[in-house]
Amino acid sequence: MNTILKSPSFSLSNLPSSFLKFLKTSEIDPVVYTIQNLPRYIRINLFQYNEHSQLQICKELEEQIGTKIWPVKGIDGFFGLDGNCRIVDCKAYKEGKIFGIDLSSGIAVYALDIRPNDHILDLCCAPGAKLCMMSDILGTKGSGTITGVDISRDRASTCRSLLKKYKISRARLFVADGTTFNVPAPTFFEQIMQMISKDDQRKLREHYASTSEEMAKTRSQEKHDELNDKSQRVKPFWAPKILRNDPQISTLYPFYDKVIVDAECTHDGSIVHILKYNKYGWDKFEKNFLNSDRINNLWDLQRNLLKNGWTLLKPGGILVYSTCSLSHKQNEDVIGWFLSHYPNSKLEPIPNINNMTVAPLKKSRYIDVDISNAVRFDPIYSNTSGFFVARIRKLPYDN
Ligand SMILES: C[S@@+](CC[C@H](N)C(=O)[O-])C[C@H]1O[C@@H](n2cnc3c(N)ncnc32)[C@H](O)[C@@H]1O
Repeated sequence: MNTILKSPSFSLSNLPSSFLKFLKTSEIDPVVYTIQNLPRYIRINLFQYNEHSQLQICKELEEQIGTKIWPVKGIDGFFGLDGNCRIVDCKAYKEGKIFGIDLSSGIAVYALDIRPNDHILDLCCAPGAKLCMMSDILGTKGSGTITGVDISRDRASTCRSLLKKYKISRARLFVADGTTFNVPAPTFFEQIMQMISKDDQRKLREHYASTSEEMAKTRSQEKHDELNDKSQRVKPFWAPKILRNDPQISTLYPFYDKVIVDAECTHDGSIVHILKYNKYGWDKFEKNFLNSDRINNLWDLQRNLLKNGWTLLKPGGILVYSTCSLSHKQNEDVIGWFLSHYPNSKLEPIPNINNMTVAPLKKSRYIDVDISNAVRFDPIYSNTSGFFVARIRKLPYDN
């Protein structure tokens, strides 16, 4: 079976003027939409399949799609294939052995440096490709869990189907606004406190009392007792048995070890997705993504998602911010703003990119802030979708 599709004919003049205007103000070169032969990527679940089985899966897949697939150097579990191939009809896809995910998204997940005991919060989780990959890396040998949050019930339903398909047993889903979500990680603050010195415990308490007033207000000791009352718990949209009855005990500080904010954005970097509107009609794209209310609110939304993710992150933990936009306002400016407002934040290098060429960063409005550790991917430089990733470490307390 050969599943190579014909791509619809496309030229830059097909793009609507509102989109070209958006590209111009965002300093995005429209040429990215004309790149030919951009590969697509898949990931094989490494936790479930050893090296031998992976090779077997690749061989079967090659036979079905009728074209070569190749391992991506230095990025475990990733394979590239012809960008026009359809994988949904393939046996390995139907059986849940592989899933489609762009390499750039994979880099964002690897930037979380997931360990078996991590409690991970994914504040914009649907449809769930990154969540699937996180679950695969987390495995089931430690005590780690994933908490996925999405504001859209429809998209959360798609995510739930993925969790079922890929038999993910350590993740729970909430339909909620990620800017205000405050369900604690399924773990206890006391455990973290035991790991640090008395002096650090005091500093930490002081730090949180001053920087997370809102949190302290809503998560007081009285609230702790209140939340132990089952009726006060936030009901997950979906959770496996082991997580469904988590008591959501509100220790004063409900930390997660890792947080990913794969923020809602204008999606302009998802080249394949954008080009589909050539077929669906650009008016739909303008309505869905380019109306001015939506764009103006996006910047606030992205900052507020970051703020809340930061509040819920454990000191010493890692927050990854990513978007599939190429617009500097949604990327460099957001990170510049964040680093200039949170003195206990430190931008760290993105791991696993030594074998890749990345696109140059754009200038941030916050010129005094060094954002050089953030990374941009685009079809021209990195042979991937357009994507932005920043990895921020939360220093134990304000210095
Ligand atoms: C870029 S997509 C996330 C993709 C996802 N991380 C993945 O890997 O499949 C952004 C998601 O953010 C969700 N979203 C938008 N506003 C939100 C909010 N205030 N709180 C939580 N999720 C939100 C959207 O419904 C959408 O599913």
